[in-house]
Amino acid sequence: MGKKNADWNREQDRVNYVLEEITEKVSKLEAKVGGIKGEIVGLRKSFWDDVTVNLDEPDDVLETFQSIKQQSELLGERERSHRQVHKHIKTLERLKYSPYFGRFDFVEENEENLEEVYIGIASLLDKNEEDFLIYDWRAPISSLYYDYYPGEAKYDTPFGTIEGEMKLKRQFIIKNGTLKSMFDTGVTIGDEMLQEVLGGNSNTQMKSIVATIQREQNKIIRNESSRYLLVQGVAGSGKTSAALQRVAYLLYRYREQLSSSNIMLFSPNPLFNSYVATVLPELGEDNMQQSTFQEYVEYRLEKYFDIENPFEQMEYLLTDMDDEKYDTRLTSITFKASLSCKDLIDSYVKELGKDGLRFKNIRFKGKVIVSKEAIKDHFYSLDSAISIPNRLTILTDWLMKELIRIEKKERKKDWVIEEAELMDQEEYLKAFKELQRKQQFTEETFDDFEREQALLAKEIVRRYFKPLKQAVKKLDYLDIIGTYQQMFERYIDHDLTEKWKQICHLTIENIEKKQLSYEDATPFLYLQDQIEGKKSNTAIRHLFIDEAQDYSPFQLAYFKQLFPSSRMTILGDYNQAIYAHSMNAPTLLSPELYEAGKHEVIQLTKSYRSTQEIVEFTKGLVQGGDQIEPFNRSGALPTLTEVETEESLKEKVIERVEELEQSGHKTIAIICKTAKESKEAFEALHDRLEVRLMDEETYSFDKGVLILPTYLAKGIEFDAVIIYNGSNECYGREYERKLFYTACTRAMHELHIFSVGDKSVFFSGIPETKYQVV
Ligand SMILES: Nc1ncnc2c1ncn2[C@@H]1O[C@H](COP(=O)(O)OP(=O)(O)OP(=O)(O)O)[C@@H](O)[C@H]1O
Repeated sequence: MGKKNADWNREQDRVNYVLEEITEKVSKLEAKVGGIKGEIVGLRKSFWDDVTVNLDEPDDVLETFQSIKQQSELLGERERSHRQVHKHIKTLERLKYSPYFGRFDFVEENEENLEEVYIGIASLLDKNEEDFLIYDWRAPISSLYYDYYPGEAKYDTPFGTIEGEMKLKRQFIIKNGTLKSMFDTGVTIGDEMLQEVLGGNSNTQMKSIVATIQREQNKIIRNESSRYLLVQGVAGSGKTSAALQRVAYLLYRYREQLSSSNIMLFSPNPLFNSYVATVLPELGEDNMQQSTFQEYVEYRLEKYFDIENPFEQMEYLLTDMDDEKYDTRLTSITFKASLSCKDLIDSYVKELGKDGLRFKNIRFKGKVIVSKEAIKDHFYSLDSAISIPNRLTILTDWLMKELIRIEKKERKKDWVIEEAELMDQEEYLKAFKELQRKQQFTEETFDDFEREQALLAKEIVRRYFKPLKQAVKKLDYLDIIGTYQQMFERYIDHDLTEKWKQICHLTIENIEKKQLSYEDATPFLYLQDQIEGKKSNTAIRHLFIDEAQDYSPFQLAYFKQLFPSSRMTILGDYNQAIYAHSMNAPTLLSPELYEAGKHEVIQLTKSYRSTQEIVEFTKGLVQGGDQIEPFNRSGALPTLTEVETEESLKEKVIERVEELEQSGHKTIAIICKTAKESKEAFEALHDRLEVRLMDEETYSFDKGVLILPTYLAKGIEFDAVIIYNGSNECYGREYERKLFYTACTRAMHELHIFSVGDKSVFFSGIPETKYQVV
């Protein structure tokens, strides 16, 4: 805490002055908003007065159309500017609460003039629109604040590099317009502010880190040179934080070309989505698009399958070790994540160009009207030099013509006549209106009985054929499921990986049951897209993939196809790779998956989330842990409590939770290995503790005591973490090491591990001085 001296008073005076300026700006803008609002209301009211409506003659229709268009454009333009001014006011109001968080003084090389640069979440000009009272943290000059301590410093601008000397660097905490603390940063120190921020309670929503962005994080945020930016960062090093600040940065830097709809974030689960959803609005920006891979898979394949999600896959791998198909499943998962699987599909698709594509019969009223053989024959009669998707377009045209031909024949059939007779009044009128709409005849001619019957028949059959035609346009006549299954039938005698035969049998068995395992999702989508034509989303210009260690090389190849015009920021930690396919295999974080010269790797080794004691403990759990550097913030040693029975586990956990609550911790997570164990823990505890069980359907969380499996805790943090059962029975297999590490690294201030029976073998890498046995 800085001393209340002359400097302090001067800074508070400046804050007051800036606040006055803001207040004045706000009232000017409010007057403007009022004006625009009045105009909008007026425009809406008089919308139809100023529109000439005349539909008698084609020329009049055109004029009417033009005049409506003109009016609505005017309205739209006013509404847009209303929204903009409104947004501006909101930002100013945020500034009013806390106008800035940093200052530095800078003298440019060969210049006399010293500039005092104040940095906040948005820029503010003075009354005369000449000088910056506040610089946006994303402005080129602001990077000095994050990259340098007092001394020589330089920054890049679109017009070149500017060099100079930083004379002073100061940090502020301003709340509600009042200066709360102020720190001057020397050449080596500068962590007081960070100490203060990190020492606080965790939050159920992620916070922005603009005031304390670290130099290495700033590199990620402002990187503009690479197509693929890979970030390998240890647990709690600020990967997610940096990613979100980077979104805000890009929206500012490219504000003319880029909007929030051009940016997309893939995150590990819906809970995480809501956890990060407030960061950008807090910075005055709109949120990017957010999704999970699973949501995309469901959107595409829900109509075909009962789809397994990644958590169900993991639950199976962690709990069903005795299943006879377990090992087959494990190798299947590994294979289907690899680029070898992609190669297999590529060569299969080549073969399909010549033969083997499967089709479905087109049926009408239970009868086959175009057989799958006929469809297939037609498809393979087309020039094989034409790609499969293009041949399908030609095939679709042919099928549409066939359907029209059959539809015409159908009109004379008995069922149509019967149906026309049975039509009730209401339906009859509807059909009549529909015919009239199409201007096929005028009211007078409808009295002509025969003609009326013929037209009704036409309408009845048209209605029946409509869904058929729609299905054909959507390529529903392709048997994509059969074609996928056939790949495993056709290649069953090849020897593509360990247990290949069994993998083929297992896949065929599942597909026949209309079940899609999580590991089959990417291969299936990929095959479908090679056949039907590549789907691509060119609107997305920046794709962010968080927890990237969970994705496979095959998924990356798929993403590249899906987002062809997108740059990618890929963030993760190989020590938290908890999915089976990533065991001893490359993940999205492996640089060799990217074209040379197009990617850049940034490493983050400092952990900000947890206390030094927790980091010193957790680093012993993983390979290469000695690289992990704790941030200098002290707390209690992690504890280990070994108990004999479930009953005493329950008692000890309750005791600990109560203690934690008393010492003021707001979010306390009891982390279990699986959903199964979480349920058991909940059953054991809920009578005596107010606890909430979280599952994959949980989309947000509140403060309190939470029970959840590790894979849902990914990316999130809590004041205190209790590992419900860190025994060797639970965490004994190598495969479970990273799961254990991920769970322990969720803790900010306290970590307590319980164990029924012997503790996990993973403790063997941790010196006994790093934890306390209780
Ligand atoms: N520069 C910073 N200033 C303030 N807080 C920071 C900074 N960097 C990181 N933090 C804090 O550290 C915690 C961890 O950050 P974040 O969740 O972004 O890390 P991560 O690398 O994505 O973690 P993990 O891989 O373990 O999920 C958060 O509470 C975040 O606010």
